[in-house]
Amino acid sequence: MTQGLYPTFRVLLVDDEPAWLRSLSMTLEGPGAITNLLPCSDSREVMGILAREEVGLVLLDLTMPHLSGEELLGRIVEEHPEVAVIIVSGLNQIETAVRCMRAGAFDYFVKTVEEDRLLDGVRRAIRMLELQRENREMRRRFLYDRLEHPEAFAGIVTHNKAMRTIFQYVESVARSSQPLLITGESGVGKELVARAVHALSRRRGAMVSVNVAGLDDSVFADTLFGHTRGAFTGADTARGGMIEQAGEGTLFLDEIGDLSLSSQVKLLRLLQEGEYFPLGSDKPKQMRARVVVATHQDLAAKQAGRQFRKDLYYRLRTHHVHLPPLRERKDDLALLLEHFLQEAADELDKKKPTIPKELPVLLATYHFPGNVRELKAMVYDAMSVHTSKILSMQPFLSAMERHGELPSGASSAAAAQGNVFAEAEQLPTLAEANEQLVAEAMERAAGNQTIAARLLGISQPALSKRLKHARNSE
Ligand SMILES: Nc1ncnc2c1ncn2[C@@H]1O[C@H](COP(=O)(O)OP(=O)(O)OP(=O)(O)O)[C@@H](O)[C@H]1O
Repeated sequence: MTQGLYPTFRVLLVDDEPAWLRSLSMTLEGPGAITNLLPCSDSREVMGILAREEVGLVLLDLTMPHLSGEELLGRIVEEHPEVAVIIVSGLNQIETAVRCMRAGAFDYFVKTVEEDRLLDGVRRAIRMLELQRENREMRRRFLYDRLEHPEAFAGIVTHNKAMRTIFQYVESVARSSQPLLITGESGVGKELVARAVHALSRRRGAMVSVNVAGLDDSVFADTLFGHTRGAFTGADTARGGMIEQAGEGTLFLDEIGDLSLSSQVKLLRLLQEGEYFPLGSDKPKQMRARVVVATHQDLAAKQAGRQFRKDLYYRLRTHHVHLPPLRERKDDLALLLEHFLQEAADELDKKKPTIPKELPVLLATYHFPGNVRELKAMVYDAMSVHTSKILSMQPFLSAMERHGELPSGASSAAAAQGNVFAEAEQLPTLAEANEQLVAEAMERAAGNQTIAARLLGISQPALSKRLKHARNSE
């Protein structure tokens, strides 16, 4: 099912005056872009509608024939506590407002209130209801450890537990209209997750991606908002921006951590007001797309250093997904290796070679600063020069050495664990410790000296010398 309606639940408008219902609908649909409306002019029908339809919010008049608004409010609160009620009444009486709020109304407006304030109140209620629903949904998914739409994640190869938990969270928030922030190091799969979010959102429009790094403020505004004819020198024709292209879909802003401070103000206003002005135009346009942003930067640190606006930061991280780097999910290495090898073999029209059993061990010693993208590039490189039946480890070793990285294996693991001798009653001698360490590294490297040397943080010839020395002294 596709849907272009917002919010996902129905908003029931109850008033005995059809003219008021029409004008309220126009306000909500027009400037408010709140489109999932259900008008009702007979108070007697309200409880039946609530039993039948998936209503989340009711905008309720107070003075009506048959059943009064206050009476209805009491029944709704009792029988449908998950439904929020906003009173929109002709009565400007403090006592009535207080009574309604005490009885459980979410908010109270008089009909003469300015349109903007009413819309703000309705948006606030929708946001609260969406968050409540997401919470319920998340609890349910985590409790049953279930993915409802695993097909949406088919492009993300993993069997890591942390990634699965992230997928469950993504399923719970994918249909929200609130922004989603995706963080994680470069090449970790942020764009893939954004695509999964879009697929799960069931939104009608497209997913439009914009890399905002390096865009100066006017290019940013032009890219997103578009312009009218003659808006600036060279604007010979009017052009819609990316927001328009996304329609009711997803606007994906990549590298958001690099957005200039002046563009941050524009983005904040867009998110707060849901509308924008194409350059050269004084007529606002509604944004109907959902905003998803990604960055490899630490936005919290940037915010603390005043390079990123605090208000925008909090707005963007209403929902937040952080993807762990590849070195923290080494259980995915073998699976990804297989996957990219098959993919590269198909693309290069070669037979998939056998993977030497030492290769995953070697890869596990590496830090992968470029994450999955780097692994993919390594595999494609290796496949492009590969000729024999067994995949050569040399291109992988060369790629790691090009990064000039010293082994991340034994030394960093020990450092992470603190003092490895802390538990030992008696210290081994230096010679014993040396011998045990070398034996353990050779064991972990499945007998491969190059890998064992990387694990120990020494060169392969140095390890070979130690092994020879150990053998001679036996
Ligand atoms: N789990 C995965 N399974 C399969 N391919 C993956 C996976 N993670 C990443 N990739 C591949 O790695 C490359 C980088 O992924 P992606 O562009 O999503 O990363 P990113 O985090 O958005 O990177 P950047 O911060 O540089 O924009 C892509 O080719 C993507 O297909």
